[in-house]
Amino acid sequence: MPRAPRGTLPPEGPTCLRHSSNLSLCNCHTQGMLPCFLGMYFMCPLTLDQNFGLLIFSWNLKGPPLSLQDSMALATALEAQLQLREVAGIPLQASTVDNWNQIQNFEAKPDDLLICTYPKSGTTWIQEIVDMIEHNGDVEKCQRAIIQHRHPFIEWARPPQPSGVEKANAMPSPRILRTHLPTQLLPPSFWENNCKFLYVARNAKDCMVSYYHFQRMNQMLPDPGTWEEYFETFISGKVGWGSWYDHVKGWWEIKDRYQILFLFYEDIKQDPKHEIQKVMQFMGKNLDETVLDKIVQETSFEKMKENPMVNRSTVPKSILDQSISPFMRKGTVGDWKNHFTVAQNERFNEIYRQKMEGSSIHFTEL
Ligand SMILES: Nc1ncnc2c1ncn2[C@@H]1O[C@H](COP(=O)(O)O)[C@@H](OP(=O)(O)O)[C@H]1O
Ligand SMILES: N[C@@H](Cc1ccc(Oc2ccc(OS(=O)(=O)O)c(I)c2)c(I)c1)C(=O)O
Repeated sequence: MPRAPRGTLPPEGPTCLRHSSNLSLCNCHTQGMLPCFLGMYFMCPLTLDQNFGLLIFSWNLKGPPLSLQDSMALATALEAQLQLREVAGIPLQASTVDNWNQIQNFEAKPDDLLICTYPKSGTTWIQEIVDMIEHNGDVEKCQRAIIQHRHPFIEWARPPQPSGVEKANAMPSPRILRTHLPTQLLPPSFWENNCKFLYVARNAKDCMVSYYHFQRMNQMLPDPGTWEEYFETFISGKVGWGSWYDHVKGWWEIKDRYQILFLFYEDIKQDPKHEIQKVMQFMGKNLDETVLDKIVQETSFEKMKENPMVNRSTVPKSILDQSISPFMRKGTVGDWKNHFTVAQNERFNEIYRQKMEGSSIHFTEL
C-alpha cells in the first residue's frame, strides 16, 4: 500500500490508507462503521500493539465528513506527536514528557531490579536473559507474554492505556522493570531505596548503526534521513534518550556508589555463559550448569530471531516495518565497519576522544 513519506502530507490532505481514498471522503469514516484512524501513514490498524495504540487518534464519525481544513489540522496535531520533546535537554517521546510528574513520583521498592540501557544496546537480549534466570530456565514461563509487556518500561506512557508506572504499580514484588533514562532523569526513589540496577552498554558505533536501521523501520520515529545525515544526528545527541556519550558516562561514573552490575554487550557476545553467571549471582539466584547452558542456547541471536515473543513479529507492519529492516537485525559486534567511511571513522574517533575524556570506561570495540 502506498504511504506518504514521514513528515509530509499528501497535497489532497490525509488519506484513509485502508481504502486508499481521501479521509474526508472515505465512507468508513463518515458512516461510523469502524473505529477508524487518521490516515497519513497510519494504516487504520485494528490490532495495534498496546504500547503504540494511543499514538493514533481514533474516532467514529457519525456526522458530516471532515473538511479538508479540519483533517489537515488533525494531521498536523498527529505529526506533532511524532516529534521528540525535551526534559532537561534530553529528547523524549512527547507522551512521556506529558506524563513526567507521574514518572518522577514513581515509588520504587527496595527489592526492585531495574534494567537500564541506552537504546539499541541489547535491551531485549538482557531482558530475555533476566527472565530466563528468574524462571530457572523454564522456556514456557518466558513465553507468557511478549517481551515488551514482561518488564514495565517506566517512562512509557500512552493514555488511556496503563502507563509503565501504572503497570509497575500493579505488579507484585519482586519487580523487574526497565528504562532507557539517563541517571539524572531517573525517578529519585530508585536511589533512595538503593535498588539494584543492571546496566548494559554497547559500543557507540554499533549503537549508532543499530539505531539508524531502527529509525528506518520504526514508522513512529522521525525518518533518519541518509546515513550521512544520521551520523550527525546521533553525534549531536538529537535522538530519543539523548547523547550516547552522556548516558554511558553517567551510569559508569556512579556504578560503584550504588548496586549496579555494569555489563558490556560485547562481553555477553564473547562469553555469554560467563556474563549470564554474573547476572544470576547479582539476582541472588543459583542455577546449575545445565540450566545455564540452556539459557545460553535459548538467548542466542539465532534462537531469539525466530522467537515471536521477542522478535516483534506481533507488532503491526504499520508501526515496525520489518521488511525495511528486521528488529533482530544482525546481533553482531563491529557491523559499524560496513557503514562508516574512513573519514567518518576518523572524525568519530576524534569526537569520541573529546566527549569521553576523563572517563575510565573502555570498550573492546572502538
Ligand atoms: N540474542 C541476541 N544476541 C545478540 N544481539 C541481540 C540479541 N537480541 C537482540 N540483539 C540485538 O540488539 C539490538 C537491539 O537492541 P534493543 O533491544 O536495545 O533495541 C539489535 O542489534 P543490531 O541492530 O545491531 O542487530 C539486535 O539485533
Ligand atoms: N514521539 C512519539 C512517538 C514515538 C514512538 C516511538 C518511539 O520510539 C521508540 C519507542 C521505544 C523505544 O524503546 S524500545 O522499546 O525499542 O527499547 C525506542 I529505541 C524508540 C519514540 I522515541 C517516539 C510519542 O511521544 O508518542
